[in-house]
Amino acid sequence: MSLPASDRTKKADNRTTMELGAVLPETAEVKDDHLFVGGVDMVDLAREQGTALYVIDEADLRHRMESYVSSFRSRYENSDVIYASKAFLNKEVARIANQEGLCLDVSGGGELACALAAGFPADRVFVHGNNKTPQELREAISAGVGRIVVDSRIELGRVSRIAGELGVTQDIYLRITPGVEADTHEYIKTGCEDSKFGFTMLDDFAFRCVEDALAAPNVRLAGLHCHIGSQVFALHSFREAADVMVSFMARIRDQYGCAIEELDLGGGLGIAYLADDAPSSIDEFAECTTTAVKESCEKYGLDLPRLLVEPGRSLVANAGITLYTVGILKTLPNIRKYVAVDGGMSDNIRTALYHADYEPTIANKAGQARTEIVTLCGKHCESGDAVVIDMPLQTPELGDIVAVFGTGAYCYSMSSNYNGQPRPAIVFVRDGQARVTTRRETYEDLYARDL
Ligand SMILES: Cc1ncc(COP(=O)(O)O)c(C=O)c1O
Ligand SMILES: N[C@@H](CCCC[NH3+])C(=O)O
Repeated sequence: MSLPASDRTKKADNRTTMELGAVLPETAEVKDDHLFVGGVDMVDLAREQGTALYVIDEADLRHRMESYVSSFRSRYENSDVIYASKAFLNKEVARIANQEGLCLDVSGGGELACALAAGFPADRVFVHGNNKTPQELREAISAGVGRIVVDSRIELGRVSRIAGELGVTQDIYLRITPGVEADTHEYIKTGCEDSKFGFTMLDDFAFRCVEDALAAPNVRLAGLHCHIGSQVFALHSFREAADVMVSFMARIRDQYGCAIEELDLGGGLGIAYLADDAPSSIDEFAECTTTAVKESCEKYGLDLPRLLVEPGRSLVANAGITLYTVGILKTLPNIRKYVAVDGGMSDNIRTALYHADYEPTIANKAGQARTEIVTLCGKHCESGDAVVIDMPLQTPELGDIVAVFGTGAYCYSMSSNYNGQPRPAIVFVRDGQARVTTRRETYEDLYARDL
């Protein structure tokens, strides 16, 4: 695979780093032409820690967490925010989510183990996945997780059996496919009918499975869940999903005489990857979803359920940046200029997977306008290995430190050791201090499991 042909219509812009707006972490500033985040000089940090390096602006992350909780609670008292740890998980972020009063969504045994090792209370953990293994279910139920989000009829049977063997009653949700089309990349739509996730509403399948869940021993049907997709800009899709779910709850009440007490509307709020992106704010998302749930409950005569949302990207993506060092420059006349950095698809697979776009800057020239269009390619042996395709940058030179914004979500969590690349360290910065929260992998780590 090679990259899409260079977009010759793209123009370098006169924007300096600080004019990139919402893609920047909250504490970004430029002093003496250097990029600072959390009061720390990114050029010094790159020299001390080496590159590639993931950096998280802790104040930014904490503010988004606080803002999610307060935006929901101020409008809807009985609500909770669940951090979708698939976006980015290490022990430190689990500790911070706990301190900020969030619940945690884990997608399997590995994320659960990390959360528990960080001291995250099991009863505030929600377990997701379309094929949790019996072993993972056993681990989760034994740990005392708050809710298991059951994704299929087969899994309902498994949870019921394992909970029985362990002598407990497990609270569950059923994940429903609401049939709502979200306006996002094909690969990250999950609410439409043709999806591997959840119980389809087609042929009343989901409705009939509710009866099974109510009758199943050792489980309590605590609520319903849906998740329409990720990086969604159009809020009306969330409103539609909320209405579908509340009307489904009303049907359950009418048919089975039982009140579904909790409604989890998933995550999916989009973020700015480009300076010109204009996603909805956390506050607008909260206003839209809480109003939709209240109006639908009123329409169908239902008491307000406990309301949950499960954001990942919109909590952490813009708090994170990745630092790289420029190692090679190649100009192909009339084709493109390649700037090769010391990472690539191993630390950010999103560009290869979704042709994702990012805004880069040179951290040691951050006050200057970005006057060239370049492609930041990685160091891996794939032609499609790029971090940024055809984007404005200051004139690059060997040894420059490039910062790519908006990489806090789905980069570290989807990273690999392709070509024997050790994973970068993760550094949290705050108030002028940098602390390594995950150390860089070593070569020994790469073969430590080999026998
Ligand atoms: C079940 C579930 N919940 C929450 C999320 C988090 O989504 P996002 O990071 O878009 O907020 C995802 C990922 O799309 C998901 O699959
Ligand atoms: N990994 C995807 C999103 C999938 C979200 C998880 N269901 C991304 O990077 O955008």
